[in-house]
Amino acid sequence: MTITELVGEIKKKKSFLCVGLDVDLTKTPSHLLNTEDPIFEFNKQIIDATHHLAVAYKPNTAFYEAYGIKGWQSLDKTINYINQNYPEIFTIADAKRGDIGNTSTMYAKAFFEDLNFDSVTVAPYMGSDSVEPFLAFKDKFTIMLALTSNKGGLDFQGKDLINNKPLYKEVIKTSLTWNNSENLMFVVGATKAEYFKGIREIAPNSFLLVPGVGAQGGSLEGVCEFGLNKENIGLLINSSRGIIYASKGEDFANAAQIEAQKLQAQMAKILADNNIA
Ligand SMILES: O=C(O)c1cc(=O)[nH]c(=O)n1[C@@H]1O[C@H](COP(=O)(O)O)[C@@H](O)[C@H]1O
Repeated sequence: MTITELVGEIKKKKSFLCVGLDVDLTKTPSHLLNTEDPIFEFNKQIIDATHHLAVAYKPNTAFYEAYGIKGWQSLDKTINYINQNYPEIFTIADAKRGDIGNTSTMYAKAFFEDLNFDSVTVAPYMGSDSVEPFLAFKDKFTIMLALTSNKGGLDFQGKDLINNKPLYKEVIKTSLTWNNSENLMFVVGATKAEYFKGIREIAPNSFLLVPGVGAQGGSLEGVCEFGLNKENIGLLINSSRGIIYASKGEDFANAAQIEAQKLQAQMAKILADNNIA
């Protein structure tokens, strides 16, 4: 997928919502547990109920890896289901990878070629040659952790280490000089809304994946105040538990749709208020 296609989809749906597919079998409705593949069955129903309200899906691979080979098969079936039925949707493998160059290339092949995701999350800690192998893939995106939503996100990322600037700013600024940096996006937590102004000063046009609304308490309006880019929107706002576990009963997919609809309606208003869509 290209950025132009992603922006077109956002404007068409008046939504920059990403639904996080973080399936936990201990929270899955009991009537699904007897099906052949409860994780896939759960995802399929969530996707069918929300695809018109969301522009992206983000399975976090931890929730699949935890179930071994069966979990990986559920992930494979989920991405294939999205790609076959809703190819207009942007897909994110939330795997937070990154290693020495030849290893990163194999990670990139796993997520971009074998599974055919549009993007993957990576950690910047090992530097340019650990991220550039991901960036080399055309029309695929590498979403690098910048300022994360968790409390400990400031332990290192917020420290003034280089030129009296916090580490996360240096990470963003430097990475934008790397080869194929047009394929970079950044993760910035919704719980850190007050930081978006400074981030937009150094990355005005980059897409930001913003997890942390819903269960972690981040504010959509707070993020959009400075995070929204008037030309390309530049935001994908993720909610996982707040949508997929809105109900743990047989009505789970309908309840997820209602929660997704609430966020989409807020997004449509924000876009209209900014004369964007
Ligand atoms: O990379 C991520 O997606 C991520 C980065 C971050 O800073 N904070 C964060 O919560 N996430 C992920 O976003 C999702 C948030 O889930 P909920 O809190 O249930 O909406 C989880 O899959 C997290 O692993």
